[in-house]
Amino acid sequence: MSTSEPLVRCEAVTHVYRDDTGAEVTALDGVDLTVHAGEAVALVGPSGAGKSTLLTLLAGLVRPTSGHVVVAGHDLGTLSERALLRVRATSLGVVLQSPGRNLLPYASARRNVAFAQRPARGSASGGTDEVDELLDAVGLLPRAGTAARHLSGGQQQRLALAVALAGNPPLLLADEPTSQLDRTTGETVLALMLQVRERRGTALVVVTHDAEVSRRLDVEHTILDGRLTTSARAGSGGAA
Ligand SMILES: Nc1ncnc2c1ncn2[C@@H]1O[C@H](COP(=O)(O)OP(=O)(O)OP(=O)(O)O)[C@@H](O)[C@H]1O
Repeated sequence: MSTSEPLVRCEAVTHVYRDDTGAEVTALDGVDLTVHAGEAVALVGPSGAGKSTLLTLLAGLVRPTSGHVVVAGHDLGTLSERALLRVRATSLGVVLQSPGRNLLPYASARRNVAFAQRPARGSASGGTDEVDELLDAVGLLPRAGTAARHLSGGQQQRLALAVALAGNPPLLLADEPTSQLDRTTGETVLALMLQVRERRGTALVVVTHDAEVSRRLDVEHTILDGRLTTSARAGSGGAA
């Protein structure tokens, strides 16, 4: 990837779901999106507009019906499953709406984070200090020894964020990362994401209904009926 190449480039991305009856739902319709390294982007819009679909496409969990989703120089729609897994392990941290999907339910919080360090580093184990730093940053150090399945929904959401950041990915994708949290804990999570962006240059793409979360990011993209419109934020350093 050249230095001028954006981290994320979506070109004319369309995604059509087909339900059990064969009926088609166009969730995304000709979406163009660019995210540069270190940029913090909010995706907002009404329920059912297509935000989560766009995030799952960026995460390589679903392939677009047509168009291109290019992340870190890889056109995700054309990669083999194996190559896709490699891109996901090295370039992406993902926090889904159901955080339990990203966690090992029987492993402790600490093991979940330690395990997530491995693929990106290519080594047997990452630093224990860094694991505990991440757990501390999301307020879970006192629960480090607790199995993920015994954590509350909000605690699992925070653990999923620590897991997503453990591999030091250049891009963090988060779907409603503060939705299950009270205002104070939500602020902790937002502060961690912004700190990681500041310190490591991690780009953020955050689906949110929370106006405060969106306000703190560089740029807000609104999705309506599967189409994306951009509102540049006055006074921010982010690109539109
Ligand atoms: N697996 C699926 N099969 C069929 N249709 C789907 C599927 N997932 C989503 N859809 C449809 O695609 C459209 C976009 O859904 P999506 O979940 O992306 O919206 P959203 O903006 O994230 O909504 P919310 O804010 O409620 O999470 C909706 O009409 C939804 O019903």
